[in-house]
Amino acid sequence: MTIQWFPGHMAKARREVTEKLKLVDIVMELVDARLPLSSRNPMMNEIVQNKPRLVLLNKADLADPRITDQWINYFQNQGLACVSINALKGEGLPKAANEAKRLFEPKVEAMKKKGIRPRAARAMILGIPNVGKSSLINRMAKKSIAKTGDRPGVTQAQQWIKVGKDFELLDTPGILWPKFEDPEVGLRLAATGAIKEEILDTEPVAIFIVEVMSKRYKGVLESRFGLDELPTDPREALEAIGRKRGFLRAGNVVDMLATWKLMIREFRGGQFGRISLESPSDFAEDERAELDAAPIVNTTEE
Ligand SMILES: Nc1nc2c(ncn2[C@@H]2O[C@H](COP(=O)(O)OP(=O)(O)OP(=O)(O)O)[C@@H](O)[C@H]2O)c(=O)[nH]1
Repeated sequence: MTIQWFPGHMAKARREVTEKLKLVDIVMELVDARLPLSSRNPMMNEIVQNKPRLVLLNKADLADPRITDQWINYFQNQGLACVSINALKGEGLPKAANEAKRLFEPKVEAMKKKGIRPRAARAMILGIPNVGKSSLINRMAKKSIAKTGDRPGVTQAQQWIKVGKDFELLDTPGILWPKFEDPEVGLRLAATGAIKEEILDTEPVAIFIVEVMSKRYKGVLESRFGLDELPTDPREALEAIGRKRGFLRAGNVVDMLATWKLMIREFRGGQFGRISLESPSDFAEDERAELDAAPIVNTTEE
């Protein structure tokens, strides 16, 4: 699903998230492991505030494991709990549940002190479109013995998925917008399919993929497409790839549109291996700060 975000949508999304936040103890912030800062909502810190938060680097199966480890360190150094997961296969989920439990520990202690029997920790998933929120909820729901809302006599607007005996997950995620005003972020999101390339153009997305591959994953495109040497100019590289694949039109001209689409399709399909589009060292300190917590903008207008 690709949402075109306008100020009214953003204000509504923020309101809905703020309402859900009141119901939970823990926020599970879902980001894409291949681009953790670009796939983050720019106002996440401000919206979530002091609520205990667990950053989940999803789609870790598609990301470069070496760089994913760097991201885990990066978030942990910020004092945030962070686990890499694969929501489709459930990898990393026991660890994520343990971390969530750990974050809830102070509240359990407080309840005990007051003589109250500790209840299960309540969590919600929060993230931009397409990061895998539904996949994660479905995966957790499959594992759960019962949806708590299914109990006879239980009528409530929010449904909770019981995961284990001391963890409950809100069955609808919070959806927030990405940091789409930054063209570089837009390209990264488009490359992964988080925003449709019709919104951007196909050509810059394909060029961006070639640039990333040439910079960080040298040799992968050469061996994938059987090229002796990839031209350094990305446009020429794409032309060479199209020619090699036989995407030719009348007059021996390379069909560039078909080539751009091929590049995007193969990248998204994981044909180039496990690729990360950004690493902590790609960002200057101030840029990181901006992506982590952007200044407040007025989202109250409809
Ligand atoms: N390889 C891989 N694909 C995943 C993973 N998690 C989700 N996906 C895929 O990512 C795409 C988006 O997943 P969804 O669960 O629909 O994402 P969402 O965040 O709920 O998306 P919206 O409904 O748009 O907000 C789907 O094609 C999933 O199959 C993962 O861990 N690994």
